[in-house]
Amino acid sequence: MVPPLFLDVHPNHFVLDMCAAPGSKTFQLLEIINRANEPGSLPSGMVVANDVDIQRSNLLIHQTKRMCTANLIVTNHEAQDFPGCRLSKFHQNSSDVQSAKGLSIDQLLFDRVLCDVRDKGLWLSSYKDVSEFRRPGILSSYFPSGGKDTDSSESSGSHETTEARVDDGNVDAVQPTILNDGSSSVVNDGEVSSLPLERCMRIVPHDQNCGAFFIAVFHKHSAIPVVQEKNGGANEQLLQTKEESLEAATEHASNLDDALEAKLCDATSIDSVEIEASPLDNEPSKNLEDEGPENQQDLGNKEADAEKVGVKRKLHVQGKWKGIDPVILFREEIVINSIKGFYGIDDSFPLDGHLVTRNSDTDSVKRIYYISKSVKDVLELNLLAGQQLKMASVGLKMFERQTSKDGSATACRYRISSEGLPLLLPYITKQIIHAPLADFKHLLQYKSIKFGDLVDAELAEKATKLELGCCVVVLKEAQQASSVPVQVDSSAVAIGCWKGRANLNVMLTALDCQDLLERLEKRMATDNAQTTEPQTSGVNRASSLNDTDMKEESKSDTDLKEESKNDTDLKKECKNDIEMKEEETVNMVGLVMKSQNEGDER
Ligand SMILES: C[S@@+](CC[C@H](N)C(=O)[O-])C[C@H]1O[C@@H](n2cnc3c(N)ncnc32)[C@H](O)[C@@H]1O
Repeated sequence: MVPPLFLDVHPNHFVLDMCAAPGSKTFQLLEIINRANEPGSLPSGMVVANDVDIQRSNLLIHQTKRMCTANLIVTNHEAQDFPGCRLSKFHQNSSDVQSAKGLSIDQLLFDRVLCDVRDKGLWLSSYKDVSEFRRPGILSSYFPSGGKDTDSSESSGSHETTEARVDDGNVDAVQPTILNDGSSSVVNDGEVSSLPLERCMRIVPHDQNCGAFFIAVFHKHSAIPVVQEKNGGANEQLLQTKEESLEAATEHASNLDDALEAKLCDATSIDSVEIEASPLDNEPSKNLEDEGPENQQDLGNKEADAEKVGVKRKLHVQGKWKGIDPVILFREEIVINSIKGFYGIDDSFPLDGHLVTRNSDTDSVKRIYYISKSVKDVLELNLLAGQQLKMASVGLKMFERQTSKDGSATACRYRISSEGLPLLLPYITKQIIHAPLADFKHLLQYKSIKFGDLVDAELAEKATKLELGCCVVVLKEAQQASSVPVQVDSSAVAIGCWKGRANLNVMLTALDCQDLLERLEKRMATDNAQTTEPQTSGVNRASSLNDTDMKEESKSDTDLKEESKNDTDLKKECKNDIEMKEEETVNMVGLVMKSQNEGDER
């Protein structure tokens, strides 16, 4: 958890977490970019969390769900091959394309990059360990320079340490040496570094009872020269050849701009975008490596290269990465309007252009995701650059299609997902009710309550008047008036419910209900402790109301428990409503608690 703290991430930054799974550092990065945010608003920055391992990425996706963020893209690339999405590779003049499409970026650049590598078994102590085959990609300047052995024995006040390597999680001693605190010399298999390695931070197991790692912060001062050192000539030639081949290939797609224009407007046809990621977007040296030594001898063979690009293009005509659904802009006006109307979503919350799905058949879209402006910019760029990014997950799941029989009876087929609720809550003006603590807790305890059993008469009346379907129940603080739209602060708590014919049903697992109940109790205990501090010389209104609520509640708790035990009707209705719990609806809870309130659990 230490490295992200050194990155100096700001909420407006585009951050790439290159080796991100299972996502603990991604979570930290997201917290940082969301930190200064008002409830209901989004930061202008974003995080791309990348990992080559798809299964580990799934863990990451699961972990980061709790963050309820619309500012995240999860990708599956080899980090050393991460696509640059450079429009200039496809178009003569990228700025023309950019302005024509209203894009704000013409390549994917990041303000911060976190790189938490562990290379499986490969250890290169010095440049001489680098095979001929790898040399175009690994430059001598990557290694400590010099040739003399260490001068560390001269230093006074030095302490002994061990140069360590980390091999797939195992730490092996490589070469003991003496480090002077102020020294810049580090022995590395016979080479001496003139780099200020003492500025790296080493975390060693015997100090911290943890794995071994070190942290180095690199500040990029200028563009990295594409062609370097003695391999430059070959690389340059390759680069030029590739550029020419690509241009030729791009010419074949003569109607590309029109096609792309159409794709941006017509989400359903994205699949047929016809340009493949250019290997040139990455280091040219990597291209050499990718294509094997035999191809390196064919540098002048434009036809072969053009053919290669052609093959890749053909793959992309299919419009998606193998096993990964395409990301489709969702612009079905009828559906969007029905959602807006049903929940009374305020116009100040931008939906248009911010909704995506992973299903090109708009008639059977199950989930609709919300993306921030920053993610939207990246998606549009990616689309124009030929879908170079292999995206496992994008944005925040906001709406889910209700497929139960009750679902077809509602005016809106889409319910608000638990992850989406925190963001949407301040903008919802319909299908929303405020429950005092007693009723809120009963909902969590019994999962389903008849309108007549609600303690608060005003709530019961309002619940009855709701439209059949998804609704939101907000915990009303003791002093709080029921206002719509909800005035959300960092302590607001809301859950997604289903308004049935006679009941209110919580769409939440038993475990989640229990968890939320415990949190509420903890919070109340803290609130009460604070409000009974000596300086208030008496019980203030909030705590006294809380106390009253609690007393009333424990009284009615007993009644309700009795009732609920014997109430077969209730059970029946519960059963009906449980049908709504298809595969992915189990977590239908909107839990609006800002990250600081969740700090404890984490
Ligand atoms: C040390 S773990 C990352 C831990 C993560 N940063 C966190 O804080 O939860 C290293 C990760 O790098 C990934 N990885 C290994 N080689 C990679 C490569 N070439 N490109 C991208 N990811 C890679 C592994 O799949 C693994 O998930």
